[in-house]
Amino acid sequence: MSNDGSGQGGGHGAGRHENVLDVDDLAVHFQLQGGALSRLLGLQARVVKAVDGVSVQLRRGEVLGLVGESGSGKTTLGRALLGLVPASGGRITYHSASKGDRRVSEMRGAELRQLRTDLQMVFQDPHAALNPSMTIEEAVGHPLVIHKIASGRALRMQVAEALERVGLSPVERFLSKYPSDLSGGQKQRAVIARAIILNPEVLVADEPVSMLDMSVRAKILQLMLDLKQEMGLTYVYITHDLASAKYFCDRIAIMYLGRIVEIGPTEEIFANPRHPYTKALLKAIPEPDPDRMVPRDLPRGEIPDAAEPPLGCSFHPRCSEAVAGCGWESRDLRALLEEHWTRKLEAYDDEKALIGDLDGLDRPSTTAKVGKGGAGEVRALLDRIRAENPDEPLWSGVRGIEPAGNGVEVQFQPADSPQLRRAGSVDVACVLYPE
Ligand SMILES: Nc1ncnc2c1ncn2[C@@H]1O[C@H](COP(=O)(O)OP(=O)(O)OP(=O)(O)O)[C@@H](O)[C@H]1O
Repeated sequence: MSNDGSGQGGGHGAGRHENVLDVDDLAVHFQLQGGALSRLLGLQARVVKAVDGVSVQLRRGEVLGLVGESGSGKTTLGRALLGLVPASGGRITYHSASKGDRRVSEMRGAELRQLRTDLQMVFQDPHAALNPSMTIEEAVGHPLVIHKIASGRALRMQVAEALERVGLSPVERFLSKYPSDLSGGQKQRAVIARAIILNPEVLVADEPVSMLDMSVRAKILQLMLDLKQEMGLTYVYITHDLASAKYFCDRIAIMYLGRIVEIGPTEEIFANPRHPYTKALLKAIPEPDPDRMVPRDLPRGEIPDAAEPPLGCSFHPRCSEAVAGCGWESRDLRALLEEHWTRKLEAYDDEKALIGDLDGLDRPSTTAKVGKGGAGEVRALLDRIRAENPDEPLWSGVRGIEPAGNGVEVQFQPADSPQLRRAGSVDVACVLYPE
């Protein structure tokens, strides 16, 4: 398979800006509508930071993978690149091969519709992407009709050419078919034909094979690579599946809770992952040979709430390599106490009476007040819990424990969210890789 990222080929000549898209400090935040009751109670509306402070370049001719667990912001970033969701902050610049530089993040209305001729998206579910009452000829030709680019004989010729390119041939057999007459793989080929018919520069493919049978997945990915070569396309490939990204991508950006935590050449990400999250994702790839199946080693805990991500590095509560400066905070102390009581159920009643209510720890803060049974006793209990597991990294992030009222105030070392920094041939956002 040729996947050198050179982007040589038909559609778009050489000699332009080396990047097709430049993303600079992009934020996409969604305001969650609280119900009438929350408004009545004056509760603050919650904001999900689906994409937060992302800077990335899409190089002409490459396949860039966006990889991460569900909720990491891959789809939102992909949609923002095409102007399908508005940016809350930052900039997206499209260096068009023929029309100069354009600011996607500031486009509205007709300008955005026009952008569709150059930047296209292929969605996960080909069944949902095709209108069941349109023939394949109508569906694939639709972009040419709505942009008033072709009609009549010219339209039919271009549809036939696109179907031919995606391997739906002999074309006459498919023109008058409806989506329900086609297999999943054929439907996704038709969706791809519709996406390339306007001769775009960029395709953003959001899990394009994850709903297809195993047997056709590699064929569709190979088709996309062939089209990229023939038409000089550039791809963004969104997936939670690192194994397919290894096969398909030139570079991979690993996303976690709205941020890129590591980005670099595919071989380097696989051969020498730096970020503990990347390492955990790689370990979680199922081994194709069942005899060599390795145990799944997903990071501890759940993915946190994107409306209130952990302080410091968002990954620190799940990280197996966490250290003092990762951003320990009140909610981590709550999790630690609860974990301690699940192991020491017999101590729960007495200790809980000493510690008191934990709800005050739910507001993210670098100070945490606990205890109602006297400062000395509470401090001694925390010391005992610490002694049970002295290597627990949370303790290394504690700057001090001071008496406060009938309990203590635990003070954590404050930390900023780590920025992407160069480490060898990749960029990684982790305190273990300082400048
Ligand atoms: N329209 C929206 N309104 C509110 N929240 C949203 C909206 N779209 C996405 N989100 C939230 O933004 C975060 C990122 O979602 P996104 O779909 O981009 O992630 P993803 O990595 O693509 O996940 P998946 O693989 O499940 O699609 C999630 O917490 C999600 O719930």
